[in-house]
Amino acid sequence: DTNISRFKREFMQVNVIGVGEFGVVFQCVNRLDGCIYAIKKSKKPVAGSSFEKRALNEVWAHAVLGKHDNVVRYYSAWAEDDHMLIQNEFCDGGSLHARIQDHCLGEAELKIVLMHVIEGLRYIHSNDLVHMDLKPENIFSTMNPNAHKLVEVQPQQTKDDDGMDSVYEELRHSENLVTYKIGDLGHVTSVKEPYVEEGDCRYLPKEILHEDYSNLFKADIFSLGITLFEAAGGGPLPKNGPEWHNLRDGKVPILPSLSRDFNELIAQMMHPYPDKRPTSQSIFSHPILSAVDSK
Ligand SMILES: Cn1cc(CCO)c2c3c(c(-c4ccccc4Cl)cc21)C(=O)NC3=O
Repeated sequence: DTNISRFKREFMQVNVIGVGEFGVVFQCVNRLDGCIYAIKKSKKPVAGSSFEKRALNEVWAHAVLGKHDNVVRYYSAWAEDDHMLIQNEFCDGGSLHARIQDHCLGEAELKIVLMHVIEGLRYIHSNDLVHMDLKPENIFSTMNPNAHKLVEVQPQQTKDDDGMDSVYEELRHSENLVTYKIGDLGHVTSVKEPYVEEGDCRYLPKEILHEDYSNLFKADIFSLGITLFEAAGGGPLPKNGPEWHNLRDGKVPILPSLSRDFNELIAQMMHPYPDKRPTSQSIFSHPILSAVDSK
């Protein structure tokens, strides 16, 4: 009986995990495969409106961005009784926003956030797409079930050319306790023909507010930088006014809880000039991440 909604037919609602002007997000169990999913149900956008474009953008982005460990996975989307629904991977660890509510993150945890999110961002950027709404609410976490397993390959003793013993890096395949994933692709757009629907002004660089879309990759880098700044205790972030401008004119307060190197990296990511900000690739190979302990 196709009159019964597909949502009710195929899923059992377990929980409401989010409510906003965008709609409602449910934690659901699929009756057929028994797996848990996050399903966002929102009012069907008016045909031809910017909301429809944004809703389609989200689904197109997910379709292009397939499967990546650090991007929330998409399964299906459909329309029914004047609503549209999108079925995504359920991340059971909550959002980064929820995680930093009662305490800010230490350097070790921030390095894992940076390592995972920059890996997901590198993947999005490698498809000539930009996220355009990176912020703690849109970074989700998943607790890994077999986090305790640690496969350790004994360091190889080898003689390199000057005869000195050199020990290869220990190849540790330890599972991280938590995996961070980029979610909410509602603002994703192509760098080729950008259609920028502005995200949250607390996380946007100045050039985007001035509608300068000449370097959108670097706008994502700014948003990630100010997200780390907030997660490390630099918040709450201003929405406007002198404080908003100071953070975008290079006046970024030092975060006492972080090393000098990490403070410098965040300041670089938040640099007033987009070209001075590092690329997702250069951050990925930044020394600060090479020493990160993956346990
Ligand atoms: C508010 N909220 C809370 C959660 C659980 C976090 O542990 C959540 C999720 C998603 C989304 C979501 C965001 C944007 C579009 C579609 C969805 Cl399902 C929203 C979520 C999503 O795609 N996957 C989620 O786990």
